[in-house]
Amino acid sequence: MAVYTHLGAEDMAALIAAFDVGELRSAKGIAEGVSNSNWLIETSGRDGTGARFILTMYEYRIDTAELPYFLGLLDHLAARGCPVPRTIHDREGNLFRVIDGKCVALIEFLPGVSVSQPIPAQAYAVGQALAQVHLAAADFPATRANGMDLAESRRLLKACGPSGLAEIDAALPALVTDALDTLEREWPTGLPRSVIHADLFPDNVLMLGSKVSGLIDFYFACNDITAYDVATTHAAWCFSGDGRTFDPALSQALLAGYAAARPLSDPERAALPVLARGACLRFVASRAYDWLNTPRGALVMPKDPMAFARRMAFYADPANAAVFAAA
Ligand SMILES: Nc1ncnc2c1ncn2[C@@H]1O[C@H](COP(=O)(O)OP(=O)(O)OP(=O)(O)O)[C@@H](O)[C@H]1O
Ligand SMILES: N[C@@H](CCO)C(=O)O
Repeated sequence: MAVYTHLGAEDMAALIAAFDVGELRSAKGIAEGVSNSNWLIETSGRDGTGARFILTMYEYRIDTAELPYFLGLLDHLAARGCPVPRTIHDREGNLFRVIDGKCVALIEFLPGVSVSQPIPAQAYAVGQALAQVHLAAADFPATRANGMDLAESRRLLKACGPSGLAEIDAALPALVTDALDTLEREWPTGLPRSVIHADLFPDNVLMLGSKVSGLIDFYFACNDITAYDVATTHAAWCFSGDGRTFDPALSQALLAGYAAARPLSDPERAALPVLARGACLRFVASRAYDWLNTPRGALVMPKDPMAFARRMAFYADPANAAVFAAA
């Protein structure tokens, strides 16, 4: 359940009145998501025929100094035809407002549902949409460093401590030590860089059938190796949830969809196994940290770090490098 802050009806109506979107008709808290408070807002619309929006209140996890990057990126991509929600600017032209010391933004509502068991046609469409974002962001003027890079994975895993990691799974301490050492040694340099989404899991993609209707949750977006985003998306889409089963049909479709819009170069393709291992380690690290630091009985269930430790082992196995050969 992710509505951390109560906003009374009068406060909500006053807030919505700061935007030129008609009068507030309803505001319903959205249960999905863990980082921010989100509401589905219905208004009369500017012409009285009704309109829907997502209102997001940024809670503890987001540095609000970075909001212009995240929200400006949505506007930039939407203007170039990417399926991302536009930010609704307030009557004074601001991208976000501050209420009770917290930043809030009103964002276009996009139709669609997040799939839990993707089919190849959907993976193909997601690959294509990801490439479209990489290309469309080429002239986005702002930059942001990746706050979840290898150094941050090392820091988070160190904070877990060997005993904390062993509490999750006896094999985990050795697995992450080996992965960190190898990845720091072998991390590629000189590959093309761009804006990347960095968290394009199925729950961050809205779909209508096999069409992508929305890419959402750009709050990890940053400038980094472009193929790293392909690797992250591959890890997020091509396995069963527990990471035990790899689906070659989803993999082929995702990579083919991506290549249809932005063909990978030979060096990018060759780097995918190590990039994918790095992507998995990033989610092992954040999940392990949350696993050990989420209070018992909290509203949000921590996600299983081992689901990504298994994927990491898959990518580390040279026998599986062929998965990317035809990318
Ligand atoms: N533009 C949009 N159009 C339609 N629905 C949206 C939109 N943005 C968000 N949602 C809905 O709100 C839910 C929560 O959004 P989101 O995933 O951005 O929340 P969050 O708390 O920031 O996420 P997370 O915890 O995954 O980082 C989504 O699962 C989706 O159902
Ligand atoms: N998508 C991430 C959460 C954001 O870091 C995960 O599934 O672990």
